[in-house]
Amino acid sequence: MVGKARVHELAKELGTTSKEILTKLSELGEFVKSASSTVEAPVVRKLRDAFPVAETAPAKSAAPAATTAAAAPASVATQPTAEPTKSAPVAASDAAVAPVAAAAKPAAPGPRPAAPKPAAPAVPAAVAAAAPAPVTAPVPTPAVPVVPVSNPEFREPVAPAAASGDGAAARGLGGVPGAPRPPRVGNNPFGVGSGRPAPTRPGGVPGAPRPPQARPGGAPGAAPSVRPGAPAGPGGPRPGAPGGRPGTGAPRPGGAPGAGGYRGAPGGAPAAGGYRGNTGGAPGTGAPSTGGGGRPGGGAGGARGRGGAAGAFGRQGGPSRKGRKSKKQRRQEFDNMQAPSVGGVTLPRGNGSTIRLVRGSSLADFADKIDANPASMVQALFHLGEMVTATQSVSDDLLELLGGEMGYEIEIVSPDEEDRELLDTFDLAYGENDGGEDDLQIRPPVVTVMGHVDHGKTRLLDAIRHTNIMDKEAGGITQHIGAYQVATELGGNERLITFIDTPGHEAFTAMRARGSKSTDIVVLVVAADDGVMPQTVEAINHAKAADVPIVVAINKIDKEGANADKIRQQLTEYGLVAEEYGGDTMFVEVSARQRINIDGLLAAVLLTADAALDLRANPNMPAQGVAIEAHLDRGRGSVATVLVQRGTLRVGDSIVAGNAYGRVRAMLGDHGENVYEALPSRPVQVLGLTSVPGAGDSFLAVEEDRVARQIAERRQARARKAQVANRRRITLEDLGTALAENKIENLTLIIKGDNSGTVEALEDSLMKIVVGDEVNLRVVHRGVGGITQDDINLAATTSAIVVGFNVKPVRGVQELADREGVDIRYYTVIYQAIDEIEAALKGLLKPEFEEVAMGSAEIREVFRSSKYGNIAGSIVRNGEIRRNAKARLLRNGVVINDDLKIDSLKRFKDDAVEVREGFECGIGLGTWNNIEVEDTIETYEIREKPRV
Ligand SMILES: Nc1nc2c(ncn2[C@@H]2O[C@H](COP(=O)(O)OP(=O)(O)OP(=O)(O)O)[C@@H](O)[C@H]2O)c(=O)[nH]1
Repeated sequence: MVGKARVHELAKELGTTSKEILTKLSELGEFVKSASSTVEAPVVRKLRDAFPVAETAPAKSAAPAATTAAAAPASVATQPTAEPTKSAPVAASDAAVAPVAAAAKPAAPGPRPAAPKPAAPAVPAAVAAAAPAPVTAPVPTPAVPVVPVSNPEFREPVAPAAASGDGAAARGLGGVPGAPRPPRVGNNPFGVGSGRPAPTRPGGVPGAPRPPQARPGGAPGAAPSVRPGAPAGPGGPRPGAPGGRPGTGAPRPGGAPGAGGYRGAPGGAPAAGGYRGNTGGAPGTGAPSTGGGGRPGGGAGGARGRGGAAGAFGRQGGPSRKGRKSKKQRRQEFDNMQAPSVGGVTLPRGNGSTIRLVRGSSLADFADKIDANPASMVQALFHLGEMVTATQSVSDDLLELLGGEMGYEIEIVSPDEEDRELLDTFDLAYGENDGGEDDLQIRPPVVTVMGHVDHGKTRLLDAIRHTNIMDKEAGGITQHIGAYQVATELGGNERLITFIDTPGHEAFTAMRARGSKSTDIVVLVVAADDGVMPQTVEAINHAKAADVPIVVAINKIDKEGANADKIRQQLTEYGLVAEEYGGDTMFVEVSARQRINIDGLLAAVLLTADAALDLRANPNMPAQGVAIEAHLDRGRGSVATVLVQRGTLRVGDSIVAGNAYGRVRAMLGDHGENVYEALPSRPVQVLGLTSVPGAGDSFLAVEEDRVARQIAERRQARARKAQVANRRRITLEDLGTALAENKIENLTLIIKGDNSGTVEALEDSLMKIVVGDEVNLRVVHRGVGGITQDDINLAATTSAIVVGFNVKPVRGVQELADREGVDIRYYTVIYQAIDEIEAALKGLLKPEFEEVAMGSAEIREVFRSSKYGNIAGSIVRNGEIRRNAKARLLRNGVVINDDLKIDSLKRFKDDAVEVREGFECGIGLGTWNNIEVEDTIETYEIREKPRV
């Protein structure tokens, strides 16, 4: 039996009642609750030692004796076997007959007593009784005794064992009236993992003549037979003590053979002379011992019934095989031990292997890759403080955190890579020229104009194009990105240059960074009368990061105070050394307003391009490029300005640009003219896309509409995932405290604008607003076009404010917004939007409070009243004392109580609302009576502090 002994079992074993056992335990200082409570092995031992019933043991020791007899019949004779004979019948009726029989067998003259006997496995009492009787005949009777009598249930467990066949088999071995079962692997007593051999073998009868199997030790060893064996076993609880001791030298030797140790363990082990079946173990051989332990043949002891065998086979003579685990189970257990565990959840082991996950992957995606259970990963992440569902997109950080815990190297696939992989599935590649060197043709340089605010970028582009677009700008700031191509002459050849106009305000930084990527040359505009400014430096950094050469346009040289040399000097600090100074950067002095030296600037651009760049592209391939700007036009639908970088874009081509796709319905040039073919470096407006692409999105022409649609759809799905994944979240740890302190206040926004660049810029600027940690700003949706019913519905469900930039609600939507209580804010200037939202955010902040002193009074006399408590006869020293005001009491400058209230205020006998400085009054502080003369009562007010 595996497990701990229960009190009632011990009671039975020791032939007493549970109550007595409990009493004894309590005397022994062991607290055991009830009869069904389990008792630890050491306590069992103590109990056995302490309990008088243990005395029955000697009777059982007959078993060992008998056992020994098997090997040394002579000794048998000397044993007091007769003594317990009377109990034989009783024992016979016990299911544990096996052992009994076994015990008997040895003595029996016949060599193979039990084996053939088909005694009923189920062991009905009668049968059992009958069985042993004949077999045992002479000697053995003794062993049986003791326990069974008072423990009828005790045998019960055996029945199943026997019935199970295991027992039967064993019984066969042991020589018990064996089980009729045909042998099978599982029943092979030597086999690994067949269950419950124990009860059976007990019989282990000593002399059991089963030569081959009758592993000597095995015989006596009834031990394993947990319960059944115990009683039946020759040993009984403390059986072989006498005989065994000498033999094994073990403290409770007999126990060993005793097989009988109630639980097999205690007694058995030592006797075994080797717990693990060192059967023959030296001590064991102490044959002389007449006790079971002394089993010469070595068995010394098979501490347990199978002890000997176990030893012989190098296997632990442990408990019943039922508990044995298969190799697979053990391997699994081992693996599990090695596996990382987070919060008790066992996860697969990564061993440093790399897992590629797309940004915004869910735990289910991750689990899928490593063949794990998503639920475990959810649980693990929960223990790491994050609550996410299996299918929810998870941020990069969390994926890496969890991966790290599991020993995986997580590689988040960047959007670029991901897109490359996506296109690859359609056998497409973006960014590569088809064909070889011969297919490449020179293309115009693409130039981006950058610079600090008001240094003249727009004016310069205007000068270059001879047009004036400034007047149309709301708020005077460039808000739209346009691209234009101009022609100029250099060395007698007409050359084209493409200009992209990027805005100068910081809010457009992100877009400017993208601008750099699609740009060959940057024209850095620096006002000669101003010098290098923060955004000048930023522009330099962007250009450098994109490895784009810079041409410096020193503008406004017409202005008084213009100092071009100062600019040259300043810029050397940033690595831009003018050619005149021995560097390789071309500086051109211009006046955008007066259109001075514009040609010089264009020439410098071409010269720089020729000197530093290889500007060639293959025009004979499907077009590829980048979307520079896009907006929704009421009449024309989606209008995207794209820059063709490779190939030729034609009307009728199927294109996909970011998440948008469609067929090119028409193309317009920078003068509004129709274009039918756009070669590399040509910017054109494209009509026909189903939706509005984002600024900076790449586009490519594909063979079929279907492909374009599929790519767009997959990008849309990916964008949605990434958006969800990167949504600002609060961690579990923060959540508890933040909620408890009511600190969480979200400002949720939906941004709609007239073009994607503006929407992006606005969102970027808003996300940069710092109002403190208490406020969380979240943009749940952004898009191009009028405010729709869907936007309002989303706003209503997320309690969002809708920001409309240069857009209005479509028909009927304002009414819906009013009905739903959704606030729509309209803006036409970006600053206004930022300022107002910043203010709104500040309004959302929790008010801060401060204490304002109201007045103080000194106690001059204390009037004691049984009805009102102590009244402080005071004089107001400064300010005023008001009834119901918050108050504190100070004694010698030390605050005695900070949480008082002016409960009653009297001026002479009249109630007063307030008493001013210099006047006397009677003050009652409610139930607070600890007041003394010369104490000070201060009153104060808590007021909301205005934010600055
Ligand atoms: N005197 C003089 N003024 C100029 C020159 N170039 C631009 N300006 C003036 O400088 C101011 C700003 O010019 P913009 O072209 O709007 O400057 P910007 O860099 O595009 O400004 P943002 O669009 O706000 O980034 C305007 O009033 C222009 O008239 C110039 O060469 N000489």
